[in-house]
Amino acid sequence: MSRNFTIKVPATSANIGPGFDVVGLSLSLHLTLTATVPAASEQAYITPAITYSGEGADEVPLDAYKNLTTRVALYVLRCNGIRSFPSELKIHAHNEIPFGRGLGSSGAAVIAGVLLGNELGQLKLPNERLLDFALMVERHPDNVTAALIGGFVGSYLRELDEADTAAASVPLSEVLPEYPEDAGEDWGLNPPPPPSGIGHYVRFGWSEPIRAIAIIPRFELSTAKAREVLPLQYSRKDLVFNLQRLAVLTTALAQNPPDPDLIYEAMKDRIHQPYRKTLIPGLPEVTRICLSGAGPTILALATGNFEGIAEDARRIFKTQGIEVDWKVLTVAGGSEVTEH
Ligand SMILES: Nc1ncnc2c1ncn2[C@@H]1O[C@H](COP(=O)(O)OP(=O)(O)OP(=O)(O)O)[C@@H](O)[C@H]1O
Ligand SMILES: N[C@@H](CCO)C(=O)O
Repeated sequence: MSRNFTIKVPATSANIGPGFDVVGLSLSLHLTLTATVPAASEQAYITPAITYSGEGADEVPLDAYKNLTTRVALYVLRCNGIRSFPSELKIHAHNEIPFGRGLGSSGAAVIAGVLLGNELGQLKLPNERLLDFALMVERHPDNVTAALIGGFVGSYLRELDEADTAAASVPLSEVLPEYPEDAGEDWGLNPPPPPSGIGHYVRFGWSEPIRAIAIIPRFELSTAKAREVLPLQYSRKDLVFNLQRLAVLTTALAQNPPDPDLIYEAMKDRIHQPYRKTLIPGLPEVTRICLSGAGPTILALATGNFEGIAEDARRIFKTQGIEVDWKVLTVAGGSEVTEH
């Protein structure tokens, strides 16, 4: 008998001001995979057929050895002794998360891949282990952890011993190799497995009336590029500035009713936003609100006047010649896998 299942993974906004590489918030836009695994057959192996709709449809590779989600799934399978996808696997992906805008599209694709590998191999891995696989691909924990667990989540990378540090630091090109055109089933069979327990996390409370207004410029900014502009060292003053605010923010965002003045001050940042300003025209004028992930999307947390806030930001961006779209998002639950 064939198996059918759906994997639904939320968008995420990382950092939320001062929590650079530490906090993430899952949001109500989703990447949804629908998979069909035919019953085993004696026929020759047939590679997966991928179809795709929604955001990124014109650029995402549909070859299972090139697509980020299926490459991650193959990594999970191979680390667990399963050499290939099931023959004649069919996957449809529908994506609502815009690429390269700071809404965790790559984190969602990676978590979808980890969950796909877990389902295809019927591995029943616990969340902690799923996260290990995701962290071998996306090495800051904020987006992937919030995408998997859901809600407002804080995470850190555990201090590993020497051997595990080396295992967790292998180049991404070994974890997810570039499969050559003629890659057969036997190519790249033994990828480096993740050490156990790379990341730890905790879910904070979230004040129900707070919504996230995502103001999304119509241009992409890759996370890699937005990380290149950051310094390697910070002053004690700037670190303390962020630590003080982050400590307050994680509780302030759970209080009911929320205190807007406290939250406004606690969302200020000196670790990443000041350095990324030059990459996002219009941002200096709108930093009353925070950068979502690596940008260029900005996020305003509010309990009302959503349209007024978004239209103000739109006007500011327009003076810089930047068109934006905006959405009022709620905090989403974590990733879900449903068998049909
Ligand atoms: N559903 C998907 N399927 C395949 N590849 C994807 C998918 N979503 C994202 N990607 C890949 O991830 C890239 C975007 O990743 P990037 O880390 O630059 O931005 P982001 O994840 O959208 O933003 P941020 O990390 O700041 O929240 C895309 O250009 C694409 O290569
Ligand atoms: N913490 C990450 C999130 C983006 O993936 C950054 O700001 O670069």
